[in-house]
Amino acid sequence: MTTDTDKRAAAIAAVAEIQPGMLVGLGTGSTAAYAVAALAERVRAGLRITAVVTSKATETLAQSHGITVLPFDDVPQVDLTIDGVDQIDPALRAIKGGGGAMLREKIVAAASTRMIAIVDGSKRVAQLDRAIPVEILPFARAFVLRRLAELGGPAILRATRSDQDNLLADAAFGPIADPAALAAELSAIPGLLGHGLFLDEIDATCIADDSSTVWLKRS
Ligand SMILES: O=C[C@H](O)[C@H](O)[C@H](O)COP(=O)(O)O
Repeated sequence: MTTDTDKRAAAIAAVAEIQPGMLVGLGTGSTAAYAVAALAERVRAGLRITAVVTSKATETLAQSHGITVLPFDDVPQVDLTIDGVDQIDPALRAIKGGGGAMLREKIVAAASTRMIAIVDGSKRVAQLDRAIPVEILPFARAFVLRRLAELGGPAILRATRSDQDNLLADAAFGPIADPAALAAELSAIPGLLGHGLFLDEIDATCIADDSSTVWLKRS
């Protein structure tokens, strides 16, 4: 199977978990877009749900499919969120934010009773080692970049901004031996508004790899 076929297969399997009446969190990115399409198909077939979204791009996509999107600022709790990742390890710790949406994604994930990560086999790693996306308040740019470099993660600023009009950068720490310690260091930097380490949010992942779909659940 191609990567796209795998993304679609994982998305369809996760969307099958959605029950009537649920408030569903919709992630961002190419894999999440397959979930939006799969959900739209179920909605057209009569499934009644409401949704919240993690980005303007997903909002546009979901609404174009006729999915009812509620404003998240009115929503204290979400039943099930389905989202992609950039990397995931065997303990269901992930790096997200390749599309720059990790701040909203983490808020929606934290508000969710259950979060499913949908993954093609290429995202599965023994140890997280991708550059970590970070969102930076423009006012704090130079200071935050200095702190990241001091922590061992020199960061490259992206040309694009986040949905909140903040700066985005990717901090290259190399293989991450202690993700929890690094997440705590990142969260403690004033002006760093969000980072792509998702260590506790994901309850289960559906991994599609060359025609077979496997579920891993947090123990
Ligand atoms: O900011 C973007 C999100 O975290 C995406 O879910 C992540 O980058 C995976 O994207 P894709 O499914 O396009 O590989």
